[in-house]
Amino acid sequence: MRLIRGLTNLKALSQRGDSPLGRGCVATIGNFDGVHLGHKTIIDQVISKAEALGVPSVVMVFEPQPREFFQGSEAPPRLMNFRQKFESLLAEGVDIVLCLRFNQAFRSYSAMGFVEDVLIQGLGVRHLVVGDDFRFGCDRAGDFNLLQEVGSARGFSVENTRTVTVAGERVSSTRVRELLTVNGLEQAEALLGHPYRIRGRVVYGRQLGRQIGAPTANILLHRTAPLRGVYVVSAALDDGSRYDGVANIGLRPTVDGKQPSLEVHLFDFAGTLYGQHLEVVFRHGLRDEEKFESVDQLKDQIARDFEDARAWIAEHGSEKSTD
Ligand SMILES: Cc1cc2nc3c(=O)[nH]c(=O)nc-3n(C[C@H](O)[C@H](O)[C@H](O)COP(=O)(O)O)c2cc1C
Ligand SMILES: Nc1ncnc2c1ncn2[C@@H]1O[C@H](COP(=O)(O)OP(=O)(O)O)[C@@H](O)[C@H]1O
Repeated sequence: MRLIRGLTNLKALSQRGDSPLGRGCVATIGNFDGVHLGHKTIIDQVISKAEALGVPSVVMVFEPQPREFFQGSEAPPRLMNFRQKFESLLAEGVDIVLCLRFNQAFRSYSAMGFVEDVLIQGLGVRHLVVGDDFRFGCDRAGDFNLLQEVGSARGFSVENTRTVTVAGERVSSTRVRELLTVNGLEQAEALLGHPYRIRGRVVYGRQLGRQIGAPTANILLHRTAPLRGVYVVSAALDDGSRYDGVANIGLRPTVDGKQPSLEVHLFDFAGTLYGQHLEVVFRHGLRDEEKFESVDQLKDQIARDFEDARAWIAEHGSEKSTD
């Protein structure tokens, strides 16, 4: 079992004799948007303690993320959707991801109710890793000290997360988002510990791309993305093969796009991609998205983008692996 979705399923699981959580677990709680270097350090803390205790490691996340619940469309753009987050957490070695729905009922949970129902009864937590500024429960009444007090009475320990800095800067999802917004792809990469990438499913577009000499796989974005513009990318298909390419991410003002979209043209590829999950790795920014007077002008610019991208790849090499 890699994913537990919702409190009901967690409770049902805890009643089962063969539950993977039968001997408890080591857990952490957070948004983990981006799975950056700070997150990776926390995950390593959780995994090493879990191995020492011989129990599974668990990362608890919320959907929507609490800020999205409170701020709706005003919330900052996400670095990744849930599926990509789940896959990234597993790739870091986490045993189980617990995803709880953050809704009206959940936000009203008292701090003690959350500890009792979720942490103790649901997860049987043996050790918990959270930041010392972690707040939870109705009106954010629960904090690190409360967890430690309850923990010592009820038999679990609580450990503070380590602060990770890169070049003197605290690594955070907010900082990564800011950097991506201002085209600081390389700095964002340093904080993430890997290149920025978006995974998503290829959907049907307006079939205009192939008419202008640039078929583009359209990847569904559920919310706005933290970056805009035209980029040199590499993209991995479901079968693991990887292609160089160019991507446009934004609103496509020339063709009156209203929905944010990510469109990728793969070099030296011919085939169908609809329905596949593409992982797009952003390697280098070429230019901002523009509104052109005509589709012909856009077409000419896209041809120049292709040349620029090929020239950049010739200089820097093809990306054969994402790590
Ligand atoms: C390399 C590249 C650069 C692009 N640049 C822009 C741009 O600056 N402005 C814009 O409105 N659309 C831009 N587009 C998006 C095109 O408008 C879009 O790909 C085209 O309308 C095809 O849409 P379809 O996939 O729905 O058929 C770009 C697309 C590519 C592949
Ligand atoms: N080199 C390529 N790069 C991207 N997609 C390609 C390529 N060759 C073929 N395709 C296919 O064509 C589709 C894109 O063509 P396009 O005319 O832009 O249609 P749509 O508007 O539906 O995206 C992709 O989803 C993919 O299935």
